[in-house]
Amino acid sequence: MSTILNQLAQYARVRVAADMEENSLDVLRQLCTGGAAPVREPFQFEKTLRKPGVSFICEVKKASPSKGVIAEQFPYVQIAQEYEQAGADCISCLTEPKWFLGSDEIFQEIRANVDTPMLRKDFMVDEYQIYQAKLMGADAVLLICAILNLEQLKKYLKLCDNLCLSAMVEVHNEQELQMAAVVGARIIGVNNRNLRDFSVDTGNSRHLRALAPADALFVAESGIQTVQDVHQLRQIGVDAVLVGESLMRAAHKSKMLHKLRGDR
Ligand SMILES: O=C(O)c1ccccc1NCC(=O)[C@H](O)[C@H](O)COP(=O)(O)O
Repeated sequence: MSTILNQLAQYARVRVAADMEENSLDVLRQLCTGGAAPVREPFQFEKTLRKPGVSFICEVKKASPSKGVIAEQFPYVQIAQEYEQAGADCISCLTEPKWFLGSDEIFQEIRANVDTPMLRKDFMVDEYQIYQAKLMGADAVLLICAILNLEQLKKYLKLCDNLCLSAMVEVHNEQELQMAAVVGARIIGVNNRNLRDFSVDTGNSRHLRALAPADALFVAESGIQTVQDVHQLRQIGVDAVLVGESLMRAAHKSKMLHKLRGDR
């Protein structure tokens, strides 16, 4: 596992421990079963990605480990609303606070202002975070193979199913793709970013597309900057692309989204 993922996972454990001091896992479970979570259509994220054509998951993020601060100005609700109005299929929102400068509050404020299916993008290392995501009104969570073992991955996928949350299982290489296939992941995200040196290569999606289970949804993540990138990914049959930086840096996000989609 890369050093940065180690650090992100380690800090996520610290965050979970601190959050547990306020609310135990049992409390969160009870809140979920007691109907405290915002009402959302079950598995809406997955259903949305199943529609024909390439879907766009548009990301709201202020910063990242590889790029530092990406958006000095960060009117996150306005950004999410602009994505929604421009026809984003889903929204990804970082909640990791230290490197991405995200937060649960940012996620919840956005949730209260858009209806588009939302992915809680964080470094999930404990089931506690999945209950948190449900209570925040998430439609989906990210499960990163590189920071989970097979038993955890299976357990978290089952929990997501019980909570009617979609799970996007992120892989970087053939070995992790195999892990995702073994657990029967219904959404597989291939990250094009090499987390050792932060280089991005959409060739990683192209390579792994052919090896992925045909019935799983296939999402290409990271480094998507041009309509040509999207076109190439469309040609190899990806179901969705997850786009962060190129939208976050665009002054006119709706124009950029239309451009990436190749709209006239
Ligand atoms: O982006 C990073 O620097 C990074 C480092 C370590 C773990 C994850 C990281 N990024 C998370 C993502 O997966 C991206 O935010 C997402 O795929 C969008 O990528 P991009 O369009 O290149 O901003």
